[in-house]
Amino acid sequence: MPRFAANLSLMYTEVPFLERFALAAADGFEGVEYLFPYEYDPGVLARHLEEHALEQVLFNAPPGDWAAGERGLAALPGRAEEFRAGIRLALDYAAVLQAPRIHVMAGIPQDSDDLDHCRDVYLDNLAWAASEAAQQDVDIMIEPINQHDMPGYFLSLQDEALSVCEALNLPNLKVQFDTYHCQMSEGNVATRLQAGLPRIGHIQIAGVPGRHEPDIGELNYPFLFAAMDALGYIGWVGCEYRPRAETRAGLGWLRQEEARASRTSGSAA
Ligand SMILES: O=C(O)C(=O)[C@@H](O)CO
Ligand SMILES: [Mg+2]
Repeated sequence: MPRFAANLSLMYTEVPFLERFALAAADGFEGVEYLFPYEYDPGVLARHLEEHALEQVLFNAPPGDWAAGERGLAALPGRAEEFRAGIRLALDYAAVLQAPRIHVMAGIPQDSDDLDHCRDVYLDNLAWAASEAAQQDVDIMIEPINQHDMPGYFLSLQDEALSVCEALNLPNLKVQFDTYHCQMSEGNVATRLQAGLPRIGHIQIAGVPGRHEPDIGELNYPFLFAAMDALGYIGWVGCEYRPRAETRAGLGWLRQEEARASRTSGSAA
């Protein structure tokens, strides 16, 4: 069975952010991820992780001016200095939180931007970020995000993410494969997982449509979890979904997955 991490930006929103660590641990999660830690002192976050025996699995680098609609800087011309300052800050947090990976968002280029130039900027910035991150054993993640939810986002297809990783060929630059975005953009999720796996460093899940629990909907998660096992994926799976109601009440899918995994390991014994 994959190791599941609770995404504390989307789950447990029935309580304030710092209280979500305790609820996630009580529900059996051993890891957490969230979008942005920067409004909190990293020491406070580290204490919450320690108190609840949780691993910090992933968080995002600063995305630019989120409130103004920015969604990352990595592919945006003329923003390299701000990009680098953001990566340095994220790495400072990663050191305190002992986080092994950081998601670096590409951004939404302006209509006037030349997309070939944006790709060059993206490759330069990612190469710089990966080299800085390598010094503290951190992986840099890039994630294709669907155009319905984030119109104009620079990176939306799995093959594009793989081609960026292949072009740079750096051991700590990896793909964050979000099955929700993949299904929304292009489908063929299991095949794309298999094709991407050597370069996939993190997986995220949600039901489609609606981005709720991975239970009902277009994606057959019991099949996909078994496929992850069969493909030898040993990384984390982030639960990046918005619960339909109370978070705990929607965890039936996880209990079913635990039962599937224990049946499988029982039959293998
Ligand atoms: O939206 C997603 O999916 C993510 O993983 C975030 O990190 C970016 O918004
Ligand atoms: Mg995601």
